Amino acid sequence: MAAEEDVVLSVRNLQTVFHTDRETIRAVDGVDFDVRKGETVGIVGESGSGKSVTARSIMGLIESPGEIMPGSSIKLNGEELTEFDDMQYQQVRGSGIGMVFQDPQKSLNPVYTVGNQIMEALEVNQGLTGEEARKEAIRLLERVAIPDAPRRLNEYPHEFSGGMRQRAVIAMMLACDPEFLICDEPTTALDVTIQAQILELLQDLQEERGLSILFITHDMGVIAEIADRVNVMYAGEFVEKAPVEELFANPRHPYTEGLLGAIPGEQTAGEQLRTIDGDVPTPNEEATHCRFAPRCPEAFDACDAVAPQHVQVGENDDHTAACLLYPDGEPEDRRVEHHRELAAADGGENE
Ligand SMILES: Nc1ncnc2c1ncn2[C@@H]1O[C@H](COP(=O)(O)OP(=O)(O)OP(=O)(O)O)[C@@H](O)[C@H]1O
Ligand code: NI
Repeated sequence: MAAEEDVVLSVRNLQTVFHTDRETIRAVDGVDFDVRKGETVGIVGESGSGKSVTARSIMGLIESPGEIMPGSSIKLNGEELTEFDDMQYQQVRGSGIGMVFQDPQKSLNPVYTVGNQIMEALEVNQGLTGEEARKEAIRLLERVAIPDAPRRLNEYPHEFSGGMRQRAVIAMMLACDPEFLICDEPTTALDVTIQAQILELLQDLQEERGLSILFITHDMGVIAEIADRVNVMYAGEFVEKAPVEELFANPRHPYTEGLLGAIPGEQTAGEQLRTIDGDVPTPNEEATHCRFAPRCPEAFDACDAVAPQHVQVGENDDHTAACLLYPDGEPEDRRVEHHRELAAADGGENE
């Protein structure tokens, strides 16, 4: 076990809902995880599972009709972010947490040159101006491997290719010198070669700067490349958590097995890419059952009646799954009872 002081981000019982006229969407429904200094923690799951809402919750970007529910905790270096006001949060986003999204256009302003935007960030965060800022901006563009940096500094975002734009966003992020980075599908829109280069760049920067990274993707192949530990997300909940090698060698939740079956390249030639039938449901009620049961090849009656809790499924307690098939080796009625008891204890705690 890592010492507690290694933990940079600690999320407990995070619940983020969206109130609509018809229902309350429980987009993130009680997730727990830590990110330690210098490590990359992944969140993986299909579209609509709640990954981006988790990221936006941490960054303080949930707006009405969205709400982070009381009882949720997000601590950055021990400070409770859910209690921060707008000003404090702006500071966190300016220098504490860096963000890289799927669409670099969202982070870049089309009417200013790339150089202007990086120099602005350098002025705000490091007090650099004039020639000093220009030199540092060039150094950062070179660091993210943008060729011909002095010239490209004077170009506008639309003059950059998709991959180069994402590199520019990373350079801008570096200008803010954060210790924590949230990447939400940063390479999804890029072709495979560029994707690999960006992942490598992020890993190099992580090593150089001791960055902690929360990495979000729907792609198990990307997770295998970049993550140290993985949380598998489904319909607002984490269904399996494990160190990355362990997850791939010994997946235990049927949903994880389904996702792994869907990795391109894992099939023998001619075999169709296997996917899980059906879609992620929109969670709009408290989980009193397994939300994956309707799509699960191994579901049995109790799965519709008992909310599965995380139980240890590997050699160590860092590998857990929320599934009524476990704990291993117990008869079905004992397993179901075990989850029922855990759910009752957990419910009592949250009241
Ligand atoms: N502003 C909003 N208002 C209402 N519902 C929302 C809002 N933002 C997100 N949701 C809902 O929250 C759920 C989770 O969405 P989220 O964007 O986190 O999924 P995701 O896992 O990031 O998916 P993707 O892989 O497509 O990015 C979805 O059901 C979505 O419709
Ligand atoms: Ni998303």
